[in-house]
Amino acid sequence: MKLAVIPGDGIGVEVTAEALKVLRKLVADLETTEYDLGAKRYNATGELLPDADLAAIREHDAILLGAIGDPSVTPGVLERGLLLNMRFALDHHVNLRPSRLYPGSRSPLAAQPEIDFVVVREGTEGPYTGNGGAIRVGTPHEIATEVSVNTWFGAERVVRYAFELAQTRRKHLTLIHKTNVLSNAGAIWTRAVETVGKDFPEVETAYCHIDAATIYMVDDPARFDVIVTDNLFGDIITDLAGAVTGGIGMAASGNIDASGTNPSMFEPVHGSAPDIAGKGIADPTAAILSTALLLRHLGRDEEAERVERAVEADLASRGTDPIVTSEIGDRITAAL
Ligand SMILES: NC(=O)C1=CN([C@@H]2O[C@H](COP(=O)(O)OP(=O)(O)OC[C@H]3O[C@@H](n4cnc5c(N)ncnc54)[C@H](O)[C@@H]3O)[C@@H](O)[C@H]2O)C=CC1
Ligand SMILES: CC(C)CC(=O)C(=O)O
Ligand SMILES: [Mg+2]
Repeated sequence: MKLAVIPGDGIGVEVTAEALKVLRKLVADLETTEYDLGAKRYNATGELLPDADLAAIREHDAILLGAIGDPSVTPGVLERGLLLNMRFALDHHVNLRPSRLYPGSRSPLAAQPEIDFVVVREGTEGPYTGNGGAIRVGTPHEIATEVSVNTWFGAERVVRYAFELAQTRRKHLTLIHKTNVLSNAGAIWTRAVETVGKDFPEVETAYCHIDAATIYMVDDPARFDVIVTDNLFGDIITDLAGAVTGGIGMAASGNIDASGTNPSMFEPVHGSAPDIAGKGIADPTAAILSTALLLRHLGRDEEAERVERAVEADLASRGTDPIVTSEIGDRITAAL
């Protein structure tokens, strides 16, 4: 298994080290190549994602990423110039973000009967494409735009992926959008669900606006099985999903090129957390669960299940002890 590793910034470095402990124990044929991308390299050389690095990264079976972003760099420079550019260049159109409330998790909703849903977030469009600009900057007449790009091609393919996923689960798909206001984009997403849904008659569909979805995710999360949504709404709702299932340090994700042309990239949902970076207290569970997604993506289901079982066992016995990043990684690795 040829794995490109991008620890990145802040706690990305700390949690990736723990995820690698797990993979090194599980995968006998693991070959890792680390890429120095992120704030340190940018501040030293001005480089974000050089063509040579991207070309080398393409040659791997998958990518393991920590997090990108640092207070020493203007907001957006690393996030757009490195992270989003990589997602776009590798056509990571499916951003897969499962949420499950494991027994023992520290969730404000721990009394809920079951929380187990997957957000299928579109990964290459929406307002994240960089389609916008600013004029008259610094004047009282400044105008800025961030245009949300929504294509039939882009919506149809993630909606189809979401239906296929729902077909293998509880056969329920919820579209989350804001069609009452964003009616042009909303029309594409609604029609994509109606059209693709004809090929999946067993899958029941539902719709909710993004604002109401934040209510249901807290007071009735069991209603969700598979959620499909655009890039921005999916970004926001999956931080909330992490919070209700035990904390953002539990939320794993896969940036997937469902065509299989490019390597997919697996990373925790969270960012570089400058507020706790360097303290050794970041929860590495999300990064470790991201390796389970990676393994399953590469057809290594048995190893993926071993990771999930080891995490489950650790959570069941974690109690309320303070989190120590390396101790959690060591315990999960030992439990594999
Ligand atoms: N995929 C990525 O690489 C992402 C990068 N970012 C970037 O990360 C930087 C910080 O962004 P924030 O908005 O602060 O989001 P963040 O996700 O880094 O942190 C939000 C809050 O969650 C906590 N947190 C995050 N991960 C945790 C973990 N594993 N264990 C325990 N607590 C955890 C942090 O301490 C903080 O209080 C920014 O530069 C941002 O652009 C943000 C989100 C995703
Ligand atoms: C920093 C953003 C580009 C990414 C993000 O917040 C996410 O993918 O969840
Ligand atoms: Mg996010």
